Amino acid sequence: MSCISCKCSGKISEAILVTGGGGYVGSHTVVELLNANYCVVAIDNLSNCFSGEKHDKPESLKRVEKLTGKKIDFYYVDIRKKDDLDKVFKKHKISAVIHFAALKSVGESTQIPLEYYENNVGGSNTLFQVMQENGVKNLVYSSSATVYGLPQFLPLTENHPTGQGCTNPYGKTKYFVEEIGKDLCNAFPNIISSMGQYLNADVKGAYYRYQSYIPVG
Ligand SMILES: O=c1ccn([C@@H]2O[C@H](COP(=O)(O)OP(=O)(O)O[C@H]3O[C@H](CO)[C@@H](O)[C@H](O)[C@H]3O)[C@@H](O)[C@H]2O)c(=O)[nH]1
Repeated sequence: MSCISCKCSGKISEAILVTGGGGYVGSHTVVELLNANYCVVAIDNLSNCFSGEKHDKPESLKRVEKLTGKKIDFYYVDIRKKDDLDKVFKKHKISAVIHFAALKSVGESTQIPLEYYENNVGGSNTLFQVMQENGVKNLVYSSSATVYGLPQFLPLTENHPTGQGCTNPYGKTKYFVEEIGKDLCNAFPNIISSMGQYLNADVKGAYYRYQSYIPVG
Protein backbone atom coordinates (compact mmCIF):
# COMPACT_ATOMS: atom_id res chain seq x y z
CA MET A 1 0.00 0.00 0.00
CA SER A 2 1.38 3.42 -0.80
CA CYS A 3 0.94 6.32 1.55
CA ILE A 4 -2.31 8.16 0.95
CA SER A 5 -0.68 11.21 2.40
CA CYS A 6 2.19 11.80 -0.01
CA LYS A 7 2.02 8.74 -2.31
CA CYS A 8 5.49 7.71 -1.18
CA SER A 9 6.37 4.06 -0.79
CA GLY A 10 5.84 4.02 2.97
CA LYS A 11 3.90 0.96 4.09
CA ILE A 12 1.92 2.83 6.66
CA SER A 13 -0.97 4.80 5.24
CA GLU A 14 -0.83 7.76 7.60
CA ALA A 15 1.96 10.24 8.14
CA ILE A 16 3.91 11.16 11.25
CA LEU A 17 4.42 14.90 11.60
CA VAL A 18 7.84 15.80 13.01
CA THR A 19 8.14 19.40 14.22
CA GLY A 20 11.69 20.75 14.28
CA GLY A 21 12.44 17.97 11.80
CA GLY A 22 15.49 19.78 10.42
CA GLY A 23 17.24 19.85 13.80
CA TYR A 24 19.67 17.39 15.36
CA VAL A 25 17.38 14.99 17.18
CA GLY A 26 14.49 15.65 14.78
CA SER A 27 16.42 14.66 11.66
CA HIS A 28 17.81 11.52 13.34
CA THR A 29 14.28 10.61 14.33
CA VAL A 30 13.15 11.07 10.72
CA VAL A 31 15.78 8.51 9.63
CA GLU A 32 14.41 5.96 12.09
CA LEU A 33 10.82 6.64 11.05
CA LEU A 34 11.63 6.24 7.36
CA ASN A 35 13.60 3.07 8.01
CA ALA A 36 10.56 1.73 9.87
CA ASN A 37 8.50 2.54 6.75
CA TYR A 38 6.56 5.42 8.22
CA CYS A 39 5.69 8.30 5.96
CA VAL A 40 7.13 11.54 7.34
CA VAL A 41 5.98 15.12 7.08
CA ALA A 42 8.49 17.54 8.62
CA ILE A 43 8.09 21.18 9.55
CA ASP A 44 10.69 23.63 10.80
CA ASN A 45 11.08 27.40 10.99
CA LEU A 46 14.75 27.00 10.01
CA SER A 47 15.90 29.05 13.01
CA ASN A 48 18.58 26.48 13.91
CA CYS A 49 19.22 24.41 10.81
CA PHE A 50 20.84 25.17 7.49
CA SER A 51 18.77 25.56 4.39
CA GLY A 52 20.51 26.25 1.07
CA GLU A 53 17.88 28.48 -0.42
CA LYS A 54 15.50 30.55 1.62
CA HIS A 55 12.77 28.39 3.14
CA ASP A 56 14.00 25.35 1.19
CA LYS A 57 14.17 21.85 2.66
CA PRO A 58 16.97 21.88 5.27
CA GLU A 59 20.28 20.33 4.29
CA SER A 60 19.92 17.78 7.09
CA LEU A 61 16.70 16.43 5.58
CA LYS A 62 18.14 16.40 2.05
CA ARG A 63 20.92 14.21 3.44
CA VAL A 64 18.39 11.98 5.17
CA GLU A 65 16.61 11.52 1.83
CA LYS A 66 19.91 10.51 0.22
CA LEU A 67 20.75 8.13 3.06
CA THR A 68 17.39 6.42 3.14
CA GLY A 69 16.37 6.75 -0.52
CA LYS A 70 12.99 8.01 0.67
CA LYS A 71 11.06 11.22 0.27
CA ILE A 72 10.21 13.66 3.06
CA ASP A 73 7.48 16.24 2.69
CA PHE A 74 8.90 19.43 4.20
CA TYR A 75 7.15 22.70 5.00
CA TYR A 76 8.68 25.91 6.25
CA VAL A 77 6.26 26.46 9.11
CA ASP A 78 6.56 28.23 12.42
CA ILE A 79 4.53 26.46 15.12
CA ARG A 80 3.28 29.85 16.35
CA LYS A 81 1.41 30.37 13.06
CA LYS A 82 -1.89 28.59 13.47
CA ASP A 83 -3.10 28.99 9.88
CA ASP A 84 0.15 27.65 8.42
CA LEU A 85 0.05 24.67 10.75
CA ASP A 86 -3.56 23.99 9.92
CA LYS A 87 -2.80 23.85 6.18
CA VAL A 88 -0.31 21.02 6.83
CA PHE A 89 -2.87 19.07 8.88
CA LYS A 90 -5.48 19.58 6.15
CA LYS A 91 -3.13 18.50 3.35
CA HIS A 92 -1.86 15.32 5.02
CA LYS A 93 -3.50 12.58 7.02
CA ILE A 94 -1.46 12.95 10.19
CA SER A 95 -1.78 10.11 12.71
CA ALA A 96 0.74 11.34 15.28
CA VAL A 97 3.00 14.26 16.06
CA ILE A 98 6.55 14.08 17.39
CA HIS A 99 7.27 17.55 18.69
CA PHE A 100 10.89 18.72 18.72
CA ALA A 101 10.57 22.35 17.58
CA ALA A 102 11.96 24.54 20.35
CA LEU A 103 14.66 26.98 21.30
CA LYS A 104 17.05 24.98 23.44
CA SER A 105 19.95 27.02 24.80
CA VAL A 106 19.97 27.21 28.60
CA GLY A 107 22.25 30.26 28.69
CA GLU A 108 20.42 32.17 25.97
CA SER A 109 17.11 31.51 27.70
CA THR A 110 18.26 33.54 30.70
CA GLN A 111 18.94 36.51 28.38
CA ILE A 112 15.84 36.38 26.15
CA PRO A 113 13.26 34.54 28.30
CA LEU A 114 10.23 35.97 26.51
CA GLU A 115 11.35 34.49 23.18
CA TYR A 116 11.66 31.12 24.90
CA TYR A 117 8.18 31.31 26.42
CA GLU A 118 6.68 32.49 23.12
CA ASN A 119 8.34 29.82 20.95
CA ASN A 120 8.34 26.86 23.28
CA VAL A 121 5.18 27.36 25.34
CA GLY A 122 3.08 29.52 22.99
CA GLY A 123 4.13 27.52 19.92
CA SER A 124 3.37 24.19 21.62
CA ASN A 125 -0.04 25.43 22.77
CA THR A 126 -0.88 26.48 19.20
CA LEU A 127 0.31 23.13 17.86
CA PHE A 128 -1.88 21.27 20.38
CA GLN A 129 -4.89 23.42 19.42
CA VAL A 130 -4.42 22.55 15.75
CA MET A 131 -3.98 18.87 16.61
CA GLN A 132 -7.19 18.94 18.60
CA GLU A 133 -9.13 20.76 15.87
CA ASN A 134 -7.95 18.16 13.34
CA GLY A 135 -8.63 15.15 15.57
CA VAL A 136 -4.99 14.12 16.02
CA LYS A 137 -4.66 12.44 19.42
CA ASN A 138 -1.15 10.99 19.48
CA LEU A 139 1.74 13.09 20.72
CA VAL A 140 5.37 12.45 21.59
CA TYR A 141 6.93 15.52 23.17
CA SER A 142 10.64 16.14 23.32
CA SER A 143 11.18 17.49 26.80
CA SER A 144 14.42 17.83 28.72
CA ALA A 145 16.14 16.60 31.87
CA THR A 146 16.17 20.27 32.93
CA VAL A 147 12.56 19.76 34.13
CA TYR A 148 14.01 17.91 37.14
CA GLY A 149 15.78 21.06 38.36
CA LEU A 150 18.49 20.47 40.92
CA PRO A 151 18.45 16.70 41.57
CA GLN A 152 16.94 15.62 44.89
CA PHE A 153 18.44 12.16 44.33
CA LEU A 154 20.56 10.37 41.77
CA PRO A 155 20.30 8.67 39.42
CA LEU A 156 17.27 10.57 38.11
CA THR A 157 14.23 8.39 37.53
CA GLU A 158 10.73 9.05 36.21
CA ASN A 159 9.63 9.31 39.84
CA HIS A 160 11.81 12.35 40.48
CA PRO A 161 9.66 15.49 40.98
CA THR A 162 9.59 17.90 38.05
CA GLY A 163 9.25 21.68 38.02
CA GLN A 164 10.75 22.17 41.47
CA GLY A 165 13.79 24.41 41.35
CA CYS A 166 14.15 24.57 37.56
CA THR A 167 17.26 26.65 37.18
CA ASN A 168 16.54 28.51 33.93
CA PRO A 169 13.72 29.69 31.62
CA TYR A 170 14.44 26.95 29.04
CA GLY A 171 13.83 24.22 31.63
CA LYS A 172 10.69 26.00 32.81
CA THR A 173 9.29 26.12 29.26
CA LYS A 174 9.81 22.36 28.96
CA TYR A 175 8.15 21.79 32.33
CA PHE A 176 5.17 24.05 31.47
CA VAL A 177 4.55 22.20 28.21
CA GLU A 178 4.65 18.87 30.08
CA GLU A 179 1.96 20.29 32.36
CA ILE A 180 -0.13 21.38 29.35
CA GLY A 181 0.18 17.82 28.03
CA LYS A 182 -0.99 16.37 31.36
CA ASP A 183 -3.95 18.76 31.51
CA LEU A 184 -4.93 17.82 27.96
CA CYS A 185 -4.80 14.13 28.82
CA ASN A 186 -6.95 14.74 31.90
CA ALA A 187 -9.50 16.70 29.89
CA PHE A 188 -9.52 14.30 26.92
CA PRO A 189 -8.75 10.77 28.13
CA ASN A 190 -8.36 9.35 24.61
CA ILE A 191 -5.26 11.44 24.00
CA ILE A 192 -2.04 9.46 24.13
CA SER A 193 0.90 11.59 25.17
CA SER A 194 4.50 10.68 25.87
CA MET A 195 7.08 13.07 27.24
CA GLY A 196 10.72 12.29 26.54
CA GLN A 197 13.13 13.76 29.06
CA TYR A 198 16.63 13.70 27.63
CA LEU A 199 19.41 12.97 30.03
CA ASN A 200 22.19 13.57 27.53
CA ALA A 201 22.75 13.68 23.81
CA ASP A 202 25.91 12.91 21.89
CA VAL A 203 26.98 11.87 18.40
CA LYS A 204 25.83 8.32 19.00
CA GLY A 205 22.28 9.46 19.48
CA ALA A 206 20.01 10.58 22.25
CA TYR A 207 19.59 8.95 25.61
CA TYR A 208 16.24 9.62 27.08
CA ARG A 209 13.47 8.20 29.15
CA TYR A 210 9.78 8.48 28.60
CA GLN A 211 6.95 9.27 30.90
CA SER A 212 3.58 8.32 29.47
CA TYR A 213 0.61 10.20 30.76
CA ILE A 214 -2.83 8.59 30.54
CA PRO A 215 -1.90 5.93 27.99
CA VAL A 216 -5.48 5.19 26.93
CA GLY A 217 -6.23 4.21 23.32
O1 LIG B 1 10.12 27.82 17.36
C1 LIG B 1 10.93 27.03 16.83
C2 LIG B 1 12.22 26.81 17.36
C3 LIG B 1 13.05 25.91 16.71
N1 LIG B 1 12.66 25.26 15.59
C4 LIG B 1 13.52 24.25 14.94
O2 LIG B 1 13.57 23.14 15.82
C5 LIG B 1 14.77 22.42 15.60
C6 LIG B 1 15.38 22.11 16.96
O3 LIG B 1 16.51 21.33 16.75
P1 LIG B 1 17.95 21.66 17.40
O4 LIG B 1 18.09 23.11 17.61
O5 LIG B 1 19.00 20.95 16.57
O6 LIG B 1 17.81 21.02 18.81
P2 LIG B 1 18.04 19.48 19.25
O7 LIG B 1 19.44 19.29 19.73
O8 LIG B 1 17.52 18.56 18.23
O9 LIG B 1 17.08 19.51 20.53
C7 LIG B 1 16.19 18.47 20.84
O10 LIG B 1 16.42 18.09 22.18
C8 LIG B 1 16.20 19.11 23.16
C9 LIG B 1 16.50 18.49 24.52
O11 LIG B 1 17.87 18.28 24.62
C10 LIG B 1 14.76 19.54 23.11
O12 LIG B 1 14.56 20.61 24.01
C11 LIG B 1 14.42 20.03 21.71
O13 LIG B 1 13.03 20.31 21.66
C12 LIG B 1 14.76 18.95 20.68
O14 LIG B 1 14.60 19.46 19.36
C13 LIG B 1 15.67 23.29 14.71
O15 LIG B 1 15.74 22.75 13.42
C14 LIG B 1 14.97 24.66 14.69
O16 LIG B 1 15.15 25.33 13.45
C15 LIG B 1 11.38 25.46 15.07
O17 LIG B 1 11.00 24.87 14.07
N2 LIG B 1 10.55 26.35 15.72
